[in-house]
Amino acid sequence: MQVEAHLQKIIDQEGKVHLTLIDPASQTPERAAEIALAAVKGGTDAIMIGGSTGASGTLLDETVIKIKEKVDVPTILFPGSSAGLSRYADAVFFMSLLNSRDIGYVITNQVLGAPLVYRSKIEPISMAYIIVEPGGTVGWVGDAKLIPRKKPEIAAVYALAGKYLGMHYTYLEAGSGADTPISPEMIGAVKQVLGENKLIVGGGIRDAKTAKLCASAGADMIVTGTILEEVKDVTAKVAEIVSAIKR
Ligand SMILES: CC(C)=CCC/C(C)=C/CC/C(C)=C/CC/C(C)=C/COP(=O)(O)OP(=O)(O)O
Ligand SMILES: O=P(O)(O)OC[C@@H](O)CO
Ligand SMILES: [Mg+2]
Repeated sequence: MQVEAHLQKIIDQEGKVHLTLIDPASQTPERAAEIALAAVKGGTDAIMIGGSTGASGTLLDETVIKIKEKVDVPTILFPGSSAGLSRYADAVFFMSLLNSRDIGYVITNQVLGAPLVYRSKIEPISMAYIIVEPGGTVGWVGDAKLIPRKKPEIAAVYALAGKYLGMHYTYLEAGSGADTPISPEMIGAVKQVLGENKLIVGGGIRDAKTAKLCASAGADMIVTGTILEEVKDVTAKVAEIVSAIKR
């Protein structure tokens, strides 16, 4: 499956993409697959699999395998390190954390992970990963020099540098479970310099209204993770968000 082409087609036809993030460390592989199936029933377009801590090894492999047994949408790895790769997934966000102070997150993990991607059928999707305040666990783990929430122009120049380096996607991250998601002003400023390059926004998006604000401001793809671990009716929550962002 050509995942990047598939997502582009959805953007062409439906305007926006919804991504469901599942953290293998948060539940059993069986439960992860149930959440994925419920999210697909609600209209999610792909399942992202990853976490900043503990998403590796057999637990990661089993989670990917169980999800693939239940759903037909693409599975995309969202690795916290080279250990966040699994040969069973369809694709990987092959990302560099551009605003990290730690060279490990800028290039070393990618070097260590590249051979596995080369030997497997995992499709790498190049991505600039940029962490904004408050940043959460991933901001701390990734040793990010957090972009101030109220400085859209700084996010924009990082995004531009990523685009000039050849990265197809840009991910503006506020941190998992953030109490304040990325602002519409920052999303707009980043999308303006990106042009046709794709913008993913995530962190603290919990409802249709916020998702719509982010999508209208210029996000091409909206990620939801934490809220789907919390609600009883995953299908209803995803459907609410999906219907708010798609045309
Ligand atoms: C491309 C390869 C092989 C590696 C990339 C390595 C990089 C750049 C990592 C960036 C820093 C990092 C730790 C990212 C983790 C991404 C992630 C899965 C975040 C969110 O996961 P959640 O599980 O929602 O959040 P918590 O882990 O905070 O619960
Ligand atoms: O868990 P939430 O807050 O939805 O954030 C999703 C994602 O942006 C985290 O990497
Ligand atoms: Mg987590």
